[in-house]
Amino acid sequence: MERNQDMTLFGAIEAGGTKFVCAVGSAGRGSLRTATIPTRDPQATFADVAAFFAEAADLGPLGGIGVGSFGPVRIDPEASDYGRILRTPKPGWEGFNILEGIRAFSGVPLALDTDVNTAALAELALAGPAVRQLAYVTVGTGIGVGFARADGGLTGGFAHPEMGHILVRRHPLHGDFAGNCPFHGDCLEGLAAGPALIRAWGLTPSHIPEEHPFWETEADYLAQLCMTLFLTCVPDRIVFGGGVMKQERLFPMIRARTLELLAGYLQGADEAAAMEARITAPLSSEPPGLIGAYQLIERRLRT
Ligand SMILES: Nc1ncnc2c1ncn2[C@@H]1O[C@H](COP(=O)(O)OP(=O)(O)OP(=O)(O)O)[C@@H](O)[C@H]1O
Ligand SMILES: [Zn+2]
Repeated sequence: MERNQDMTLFGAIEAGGTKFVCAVGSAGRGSLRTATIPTRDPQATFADVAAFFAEAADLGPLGGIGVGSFGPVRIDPEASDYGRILRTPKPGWEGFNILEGIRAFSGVPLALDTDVNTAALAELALAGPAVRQLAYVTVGTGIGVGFARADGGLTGGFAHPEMGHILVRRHPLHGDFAGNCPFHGDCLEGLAAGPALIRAWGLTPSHIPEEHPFWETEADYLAQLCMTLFLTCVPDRIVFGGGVMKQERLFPMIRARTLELLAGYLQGADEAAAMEARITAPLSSEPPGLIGAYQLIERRLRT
């Protein structure tokens, strides 16, 4: 008997540098069971991932597993090393193939993209028909930007975009802070990701005083990213997530600074009211990267 497609269960993994979130469910139903696994070396981490899916077998068989992974990672399904982690300072992970890690314990179909691309997929599905292209930005331990298009098209060629590492104009209040990126020093990630704010200011990220130069510098750097995004890819919406964006006060500041930087040049992104819908927090009630991982595998199996 054929299983009703709507009832099929899938696995989803949001593979992050700090934690792996594993889940069983579907894009439509959400997650029936989830587990958060601290990221250690690949062997220890995947032992726990395998144990989660073994225990979750009581929920029923899986139609496939979708993965939203930290990057840089090979996301081209045609590449011989699809799923391989590329240049990374994360100990033990460079060269490790995430999909092979899953194949070691499961024979179901797999699909993988970056965590920010799967997050963008999930947010696009919630955004409504006016949003044809969406960019998802995470500001956490690093900064990553993913894209999703309503026509299913992809952004990228030989690799996926790495916009977290763009060069930005330094804010004068940042003084001579050298930046934190192991590759580029004061690229955007080196100046504006979570570890940079700890290093530059000695702040506890969850307790930032109201009067502190962090707010102005952070909003400025993230607005520079928004300006570059609007001028290059023209996303209808930019969604910001990640640990640092728990500081909701940043949202109006980023919108206002983006308007200032664009200086009325780009029609459609030249009014405060329009900016409210163009730069937003995630709509998804589960981590968007996880919901997008279900969507990714479900979509791959349909085509
Ligand atoms: N409430 C907060 N306000 C500001 N910054 C925060 C807050 N909570 C966490 N952070 C910062 O966010 C960063 C962690 O981000 P996040 O939780 O998105 O994890 P991540 O490392 O991006 O996730 P992953 O597990 O996918 O690697 C840390 O640098 C932390 O200092
Ligand atoms: Zn960098």
